[in-house]
Amino acid sequence: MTVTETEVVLEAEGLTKHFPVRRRVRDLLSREHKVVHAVDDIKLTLRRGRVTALVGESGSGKSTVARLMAQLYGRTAGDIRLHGETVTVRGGRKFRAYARRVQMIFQDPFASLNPTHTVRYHLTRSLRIHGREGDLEQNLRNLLEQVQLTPPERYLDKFPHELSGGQRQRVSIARALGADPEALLADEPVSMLDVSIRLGVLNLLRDLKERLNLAILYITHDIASARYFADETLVMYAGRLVEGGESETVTQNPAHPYTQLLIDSAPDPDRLGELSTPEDQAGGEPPSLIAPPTGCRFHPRCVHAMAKCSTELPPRFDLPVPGHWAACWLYEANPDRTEGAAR
Ligand SMILES: Nc1ncnc2c1ncn2[C@@H]1O[C@H](COP(=O)(O)OP(=O)(O)OP(=O)(O)O)[C@@H](O)[C@H]1O
Repeated sequence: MTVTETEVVLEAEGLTKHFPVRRRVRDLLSREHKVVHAVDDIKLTLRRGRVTALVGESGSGKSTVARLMAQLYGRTAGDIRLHGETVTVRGGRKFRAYARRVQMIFQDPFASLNPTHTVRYHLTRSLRIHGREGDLEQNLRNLLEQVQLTPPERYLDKFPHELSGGQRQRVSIARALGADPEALLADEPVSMLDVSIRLGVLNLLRDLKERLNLAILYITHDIASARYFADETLVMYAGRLVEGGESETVTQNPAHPYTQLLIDSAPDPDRLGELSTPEDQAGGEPPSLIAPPTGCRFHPRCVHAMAKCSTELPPRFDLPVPGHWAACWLYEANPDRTEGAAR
């Protein structure tokens, strides 16, 4: 199935988030208001039954994108559309209505579950908030079965500290499913888990995507896992998207020099259990987002940088494989360069 074939659930266009920098006393008289350019002009589309990976190193703005899409942060500019309708919510009833359809899963399942409450409490609360209590006992069982915590009775009255990291993340996923959402925003859902259980949780998410026809945003610093798990992959660098397309194409035939750097420094995808840490990845330093480089933000680290790269922001250039694009001046005149020529 190609990128364009299934129904669009959630999309962002021109999505931008600048965080104000707290001013020091000596700056108070200055007129300058510094900001962190965390996310700039992001365009992404989540479709039913598809996983879209957002890949980039630490600090590139991935979590901020997820929080914007979840409406946990207000945006500086841009549009977020749910089934084509612009949505802007800040708390209250509107937020609940949105959260019923778009749920987020966080990186640290220990921090996101309240240690003083049982699994039963967490899941009951989710079902109640979203008006899906119905036959409560049956629904609780169904949720645990959906995340393969069986038999459910063994888990319902456990506290978070009585569960393994993988089981806790499954409970977090079950809690998200309590809303019966259409989209899941998963922010590094396996990076805090033991390597031996990461694949199991990714396989569960894939299974849920297929059975419940969910649209999933999968945020990760690990491009090898994106190839394994995601249908589409978007690569983010210093707050901007630099490449996108079907995961197989982006990971097997990367066009942007930054994607190539990520892949060259990633572990072998066949050894998914050994996912690297963000610190292991990519040579050189990411730039300051308070004063990001002009032109292409990657140019100070890029071995192919040309004069124009430091002054002009590259637009998206379409590449030979349908749906594959790169925001890189190397492809301005010659999209066929993807055949390894930029390496
Ligand atoms: N609330 C905030 N106030 C100010 N700056 C912020 C805030 N949240 C994030 N930032 C900055 O925005 C940039 C992007 O951060 P973000 O957490 O989105 O990146 P990330 O790619 O998810 O990184 P990681 O993988 O380490 O979580 C960083 O420079 C970060 O310091």
